[in-house]
Amino acid sequence: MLQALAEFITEIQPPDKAAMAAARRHLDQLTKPPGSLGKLEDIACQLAAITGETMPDLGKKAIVVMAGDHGVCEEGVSAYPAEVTPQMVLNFLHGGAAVNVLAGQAGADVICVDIGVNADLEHPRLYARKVRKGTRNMMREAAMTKQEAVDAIVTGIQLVEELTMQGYRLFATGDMGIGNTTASSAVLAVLTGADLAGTVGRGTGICGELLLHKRSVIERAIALNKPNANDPLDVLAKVGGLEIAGLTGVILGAARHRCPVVIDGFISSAAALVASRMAELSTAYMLASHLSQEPGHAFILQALELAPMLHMDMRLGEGTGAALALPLIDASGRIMKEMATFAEAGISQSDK
Ligand SMILES: Cc1cc2ncn([C@H]3O[C@H](COP(=O)(O)O)[C@@H](O)[C@H]3O)c2cc1C
Ligand SMILES: O=C(O)c1cccnc1
Repeated sequence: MLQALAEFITEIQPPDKAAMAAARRHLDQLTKPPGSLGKLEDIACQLAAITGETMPDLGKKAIVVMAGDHGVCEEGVSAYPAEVTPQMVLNFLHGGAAVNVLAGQAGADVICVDIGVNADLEHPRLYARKVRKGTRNMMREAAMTKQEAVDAIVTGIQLVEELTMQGYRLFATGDMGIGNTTASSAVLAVLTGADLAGTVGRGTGICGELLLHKRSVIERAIALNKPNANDPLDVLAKVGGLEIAGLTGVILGAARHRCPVVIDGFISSAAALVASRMAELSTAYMLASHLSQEPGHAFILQALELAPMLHMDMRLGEGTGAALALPLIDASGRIMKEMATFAEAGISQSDK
């Protein structure tokens, strides 16, 4: 499996600079001063670089929500009990969660994946891809073996492959896993060297003493497991999570298929950071949807050199921020395809 992962990674191509330049030339012929549509223009150029086409048809949109449980919940690091993870999975499948509503508005499908939920779940629309029932408690031992982490990553890569065969060409990430802000903070701290005092946040809403306790659990988990900061797989396995690993796979898989991948909030960005450390080229395929209120999120986006499209004071995950950004991506595509050029509209160009 490790060999298979290494091979998938070598298949990721650099972005297409010629297609990007062609998109910029086209934008500069449209009836507006050059650059006046700001980030909408940058998105159009990035989509061209990603797909290799000036005006790509992005096909169907998938918000892949990876769900997994966390052994570290035993330490009391979340405001909610672990059983909320399977309960929310059923909510996704019944269409009642925030991401279902926002995906519906954006014309995207929610692909709900059980990659590591600590319960037996069955539903006709569930993608049942369980690697194991939750991670181990990282404060006592490594959360996963390297093999389990690789299996979860490869599951994400293979799911993207399957979805591209069904016509999906635009991917967005989402997560569900009580305790996963603890794992994401640990991954962030090890990979960037950032100080936990500024990067551990309230997650579902803990505060005061409990927040200090959460920070100390992460500190102790890192001290015990000693993840190697230069080995992203080691970090993911020891202090990460199954859904984080699955999302790393979704991101690498999207890059491998030259598809854009819209990154949601803190947890998805931790997965993106791991993906970028495994395959630097994958960063070119990422679009950061929003800035989460979880304080560590800004650190990750800075490390990835990604600018978030939206500032909505959200801190939910599930893919909600990514879903909100999808209409902006559609808008940039429509600008490319539907606006008139100066020549077509008979409008005079700048004489300066
Ligand atoms: C009802 C509910 C729905 C959610 N949807 C996403 N999360 C988010 O909160 C969890 C992370 O926060 P922590 O690390 O503090 O547990 C994740 O499941 C994340 O997806 C939810 C949390 C709850 C309670
Ligand atoms: O930004 C996120 O992804 C997030 C933040 C807090 C809790 N759950 C998810």
